[in-house]
Amino acid sequence: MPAHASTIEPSAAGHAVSGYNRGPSHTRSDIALRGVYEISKVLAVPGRLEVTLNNVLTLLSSFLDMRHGLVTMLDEGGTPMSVIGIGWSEERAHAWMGRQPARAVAQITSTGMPVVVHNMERSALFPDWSFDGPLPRDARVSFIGVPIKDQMRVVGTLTIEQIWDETTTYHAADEDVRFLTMVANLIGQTMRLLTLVQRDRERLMDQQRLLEKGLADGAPRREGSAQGGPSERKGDVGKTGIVGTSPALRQALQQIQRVARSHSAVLLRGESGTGKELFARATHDFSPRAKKPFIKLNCAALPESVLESELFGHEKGAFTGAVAQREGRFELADGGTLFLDEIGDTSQAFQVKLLRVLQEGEFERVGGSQTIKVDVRLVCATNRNLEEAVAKGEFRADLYYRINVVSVRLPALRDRREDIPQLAREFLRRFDREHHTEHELSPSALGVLENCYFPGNVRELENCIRRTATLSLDDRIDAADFACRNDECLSATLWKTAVSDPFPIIQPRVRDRLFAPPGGGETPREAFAENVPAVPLREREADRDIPIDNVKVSRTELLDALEGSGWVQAKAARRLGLSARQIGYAIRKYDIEVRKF
Ligand SMILES: Nc1ncnc2c1ncn2[C@@H]1O[C@H](COP(=O)(O)OP(=O)(O)OP(=O)(O)O)[C@@H](O)[C@H]1O
Repeated sequence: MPAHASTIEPSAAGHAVSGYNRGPSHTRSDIALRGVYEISKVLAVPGRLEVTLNNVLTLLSSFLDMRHGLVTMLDEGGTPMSVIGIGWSEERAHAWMGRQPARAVAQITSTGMPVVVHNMERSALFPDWSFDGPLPRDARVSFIGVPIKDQMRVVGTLTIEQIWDETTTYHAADEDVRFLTMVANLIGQTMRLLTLVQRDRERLMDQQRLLEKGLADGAPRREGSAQGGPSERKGDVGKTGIVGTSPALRQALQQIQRVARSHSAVLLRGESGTGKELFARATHDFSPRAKKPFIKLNCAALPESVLESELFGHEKGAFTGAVAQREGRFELADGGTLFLDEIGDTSQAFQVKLLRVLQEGEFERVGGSQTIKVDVRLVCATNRNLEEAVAKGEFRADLYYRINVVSVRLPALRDRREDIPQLAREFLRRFDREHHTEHELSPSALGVLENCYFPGNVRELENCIRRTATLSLDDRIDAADFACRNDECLSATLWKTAVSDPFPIIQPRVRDRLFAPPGGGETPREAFAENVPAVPLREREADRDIPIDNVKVSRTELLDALEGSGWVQAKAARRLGLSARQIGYAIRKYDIEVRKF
């Protein structure tokens, strides 16, 4: 028996698509497309999961001819822990609770595949099933169930019952399976997002409690920052966690130490993986606010509505599912520093709201009327060309000036190659500490690293060291152990190419961004081209446009956006004007191996 169950009549949820025409002019695919669109909007509204799922089921019933609909959520062991259903009245809910499609749910969970039963009455999957109302002549009740997945793991099921009469075809049932699968995928993504936001918030709250406790005990300052790291003694660069002694890195660090003393907003700029978050923490730790909270929010990772309530908080009842009042990150950061990562990827509407807080130092929670004042030092980061975004009208000029009082540019790893051995040893040391191993890098291994281009910067170097250490058979890592030596390095495939035609798959603007030296002048193409194997022909041929809901995206554009977004799919999708579903579809179609860091 599930730990929690609720039912709701379709008409009671109030989310039905009014006036939607299911007449002959609409094909099933039209209906499914519209359904996915409407349901994705409901899922984007922040709220309690059960309420959101109720609304999704209700909407689903506007698009599908279904009698009942159920979402069954599973616990870690695959046992149903909560059920949300529609199509039953409250009075019948009790009887219905004992009639869960338990076998069908178990089959979907164990196989990860949809289940379609054309006549429930005759199926062994529903041994105790019987129809509970007047059934039209020659009609029977069919069942469709699809898995809800979080990546590969089945975390729930979405199941419906339909009347199957003489007008129903097997083809129509197949289309319904596809439609339900799309909806289940959206639900899975939303659950994952909600879990991540919740964990992130709990982590922040824990850290804040620790910080407050530390202050109350008079203990030396430690976890002001969100994830360990920086200094105990103010100004001690060695404890920032920032590794490297190159002039370019030292210059950036000195800038940070200088600006940290002021209250001015800081804009950290640099390619993905250059350490913007580390520098943001260092700015906080070097500042007089070091004993107050350091709160972080990645603006690109969240849908706009969630972003707003995460930043400003919300009042109880502000939207469906806002069951309690909640402080936003501006409030949590009061007296300290708020780090807004990927600020260049926010919408115009959001920029207006942010601007108001920065200008007036006050705001209201979502759904609230009380004005809240906070004292927060803002550090923002972006890897976008904000000037270009302002010129194009994508980023507000007034906000640009507000967040860009002091701008610190973080050097790409290729501009400070002398830091590579030190960084590599540090990442190897961290790996060994975690795994109780002892590795060393041979001179030939260091040679490979020093000659790599590292388009993904320090993050890619870290990833390369971890992967190589994980796979190495010996304690000593040699040149031959690296994936690039076995033609398995994704970066090599993406960025390196033949000497004769150095950049056939890289778009001009990507090339310019990657290869332009900081001060302008000639790009170091020749030096780069020496190391590089040819891009497989298959990939070049695959660079044709794939139409996705009237938007055409080429493989190169997709790779460009993914790489430029540090492989954060939500962010890349925004850049390309695609939805999360569309980018997922394009990635699968182009058979792109998604990089994880
Ligand atoms: N100088 C450095 N010393 C040690 N570790 C570093 C350094 N720079 C970056 N890193 C590590 O590289 C990884 C990526 O850094 P970080 O997340 O700060 O990059 P970022 O510039 O914020 O990337 P993005 O723009 O994609 O968010 C992290 O694991 C970070 O600890």
